[in-house]
Amino acid sequence: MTALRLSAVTAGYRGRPVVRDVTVDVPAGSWLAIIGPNGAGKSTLLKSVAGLVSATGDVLVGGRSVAALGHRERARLIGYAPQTPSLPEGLTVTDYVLLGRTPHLGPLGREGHSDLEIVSGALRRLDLAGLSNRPLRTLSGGERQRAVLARVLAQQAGVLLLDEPTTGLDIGHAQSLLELVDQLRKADGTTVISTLHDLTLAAQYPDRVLLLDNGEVAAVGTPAEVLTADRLSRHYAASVTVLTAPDGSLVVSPSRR
Ligand SMILES: Nc1ncnc2c1ncn2[C@@H]1O[C@H](COP(=O)(O)OP(=O)(O)OP(=O)(O)O)[C@@H](O)[C@H]1O
Repeated sequence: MTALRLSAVTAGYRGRPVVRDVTVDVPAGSWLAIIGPNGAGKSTLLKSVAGLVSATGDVLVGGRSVAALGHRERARLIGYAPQTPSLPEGLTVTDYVLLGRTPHLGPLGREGHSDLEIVSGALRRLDLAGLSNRPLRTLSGGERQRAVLARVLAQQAGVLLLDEPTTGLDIGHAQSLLELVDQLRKADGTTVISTLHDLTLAAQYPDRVLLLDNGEVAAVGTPAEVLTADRLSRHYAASVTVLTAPDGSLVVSPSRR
């Protein structure tokens, strides 16, 4: 079980900060969703946790500073699925998902039986078993997105960073994916940070939501605390209503102006 702590994280590009002074704790086994309007800095914040953009402040994974971890060790602790990954198009789905095992392989870099089992488990869980021998370039957008998530699952890291994981997925595959992530955190104590544009999904799956606006934390708390019609209307310049479904879950619905 690995907890995350972000302490005064400021991150950006070429000396220009686009995320400023973010402090938040993500307990082991919990799920934090980062929401906010386009350009608010959600992906940049996720990349700073993955150690992929220069940042000041500190990101602690299991009490250790990410900045001090080597590449391989970091990859064993943190799995990161980018929003628009560049894929090695010629690889088959299986060979691509096997890349997720790289940080676990021995000095000869050869995968063993258990690595192949983990990969076929990840393919099954993402409904990709029937596509395992297909080259990535022949997949649809949603299938490619699922292949990226299968690679991250095969990595078996204690922390999952998922940038817009449901982009391009139909409603059924989006639900299956989010249920799967939820199972992982409940069964294995995986800690999850995801960005999400779909505010109804953000209301229903994560246990906490962080609203980022213009690079700064505008609110953080449970979905019910953060996702109020007033706050969303203000920060997204949108007109929304927050409804309660018959099962008690929240639904964020746009309303015509
Ligand atoms: N590589 C880069 N170099 C320079 N500026 C960048 C780079 N990547 C992102 N930015 C800028 O940083 C700001 C935050 O971008 P980021 O992608 O983190 O926002 P976001 O909240 O994830 O947006 P979206 O919802 O549109 O995906 C934007 O103004 C963007 O133009």
